[in-house]
Amino acid sequence: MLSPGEIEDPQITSEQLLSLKSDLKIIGMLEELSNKHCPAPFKDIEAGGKISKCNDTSLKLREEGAKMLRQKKYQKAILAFTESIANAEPGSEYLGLAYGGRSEVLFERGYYKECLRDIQRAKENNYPAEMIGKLEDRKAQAEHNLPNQETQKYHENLPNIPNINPKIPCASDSIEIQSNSESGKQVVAIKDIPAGEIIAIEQPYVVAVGIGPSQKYLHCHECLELCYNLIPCQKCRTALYCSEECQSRAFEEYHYSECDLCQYDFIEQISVKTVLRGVKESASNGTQFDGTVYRSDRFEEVQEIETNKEKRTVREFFEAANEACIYTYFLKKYSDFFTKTGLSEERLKELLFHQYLSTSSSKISVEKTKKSSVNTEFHVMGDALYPFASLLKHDCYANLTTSFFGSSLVLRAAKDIKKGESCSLTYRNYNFAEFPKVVRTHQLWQNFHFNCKCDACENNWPIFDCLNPGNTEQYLKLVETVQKALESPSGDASGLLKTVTKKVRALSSGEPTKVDVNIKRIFCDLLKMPGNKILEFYL
Ligand SMILES: C[S@@+](CC[C@H](N)C(=O)[O-])C[C@H]1O[C@@H](n2cnc3c(N)ncnc32)[C@H](O)[C@@H]1O
Repeated sequence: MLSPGEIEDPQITSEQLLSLKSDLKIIGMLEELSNKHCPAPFKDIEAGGKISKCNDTSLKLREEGAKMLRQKKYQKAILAFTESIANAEPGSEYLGLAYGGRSEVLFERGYYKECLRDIQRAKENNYPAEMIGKLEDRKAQAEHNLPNQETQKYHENLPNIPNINPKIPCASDSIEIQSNSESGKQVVAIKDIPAGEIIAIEQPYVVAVGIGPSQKYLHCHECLELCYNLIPCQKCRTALYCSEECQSRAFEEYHYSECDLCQYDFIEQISVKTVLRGVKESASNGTQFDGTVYRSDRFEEVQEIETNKEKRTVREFFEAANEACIYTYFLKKYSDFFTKTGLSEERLKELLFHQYLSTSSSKISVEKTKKSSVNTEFHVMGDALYPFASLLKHDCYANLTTSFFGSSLVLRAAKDIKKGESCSLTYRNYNFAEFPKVVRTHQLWQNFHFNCKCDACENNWPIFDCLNPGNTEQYLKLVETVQKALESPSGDASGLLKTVTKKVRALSSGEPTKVDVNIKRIFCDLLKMPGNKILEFYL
């Protein structure tokens, strides 16, 4: 395990770096060191040149899409056609043809509304006149079938916060933000909160869709909604959106310069997006943080999130400095970011360095789930930065649970929370039942730089297999009830939730039994059910 000040590089220690007392000086020293060992560090990326949209690539992907469609591999076909759309040069018939191809897959799977939208886009984007007859036939059939389209809902409607906190608009009035010297800012219950109660519903400051094809070609890069007919950015082949509104919001907030980076094939990064949005916000003189209202849509709150600078290793400082320098270099050379914003290079480096360090320990994975019987499958669609949820402490047996509606985060009590208790999440799911204490301690220090003092750690709770069994008979009855309710098409979801909530509220504090852990897990999984669902496009 690495600790502060440990020598990793014979030439420098983190203590030496921290003694410089300014981020800019730390970045400067690391940059100097890096240049000595590796002059022109960005040469390779530059040598690759700008990776623009390319009709040849679009054509290959369209052919792949058509092949997948013939083989009835519909999900793969959608991914290939969407990538073909992203690569097609605007104004060329390749774009129209790629939309036309995707409209066929959508038609085959009964997505008539989306199919009709793609047919319209194909026509608006130079779809060859000699082939238009086929498209018109599909349009007529899709219009005919449209009233019978079955819609699978990706998630239910967002619930409401019971009593909005006047000082924290995304949270309920059952909590407040407090600060202490040991763990910094935290969220504390100021009332007793019953299991299941919503404590916050938060929109992210920014999101970054995952890099896998089924993440980036099926989800909006601005709001993470599932979308089978994404539209591309006009300039780069990376960003894709579910609607013109998301496209223009993204461009307004961060893509105005992120786009130039995407053209050098940099992946979309939360820390970079955050800084680009923050710079724009500051330039437009957004509302100032006056210490009374904590807002999730303001850069000042984002900048206050812990960076753990004094505990960082040389390697982490080096990574942050490298990110800051590389993005500053590319934005200076290949974009009009500095003329657009009036920011100095030094200030941008400072902002990127700071944001890289804080994002590494505060980003949250956005999930979708599928519940079948008592098990739940999880897929991650991307990461997001939530300024309020970022304040929550870690606990290896946390009292809050998350669910996602698109990229909106809903935080609920996972068990009864007493007035005065700290509200917590289990960071990266390092929970006591699955990971032995030695593993958790190591991972939490390495990733988040603190020593956990939660009940499970302080009292050495054993992992699941070694816990007391608890009332197994009662538990088996509950499992049967859950299974029946989930398997029946007319299952009473709210009745089931009420039953399980009662069980969770009856759990006692202290070391849980196997049954207790399982009841809490089933409860949290049920709370996720109205949120993002894993839908099988090809079924
Ligand atoms: C996502 S931030 C939480 C908000 C942070 N306390 C702040 O002031 O911005 C994560 C950081 O909070 C601190 N932290 C979180 N859980 C903790 C715990 N159980 N004990 C001590 N420190 C904790 C660690 O410094 C960790 O890297």
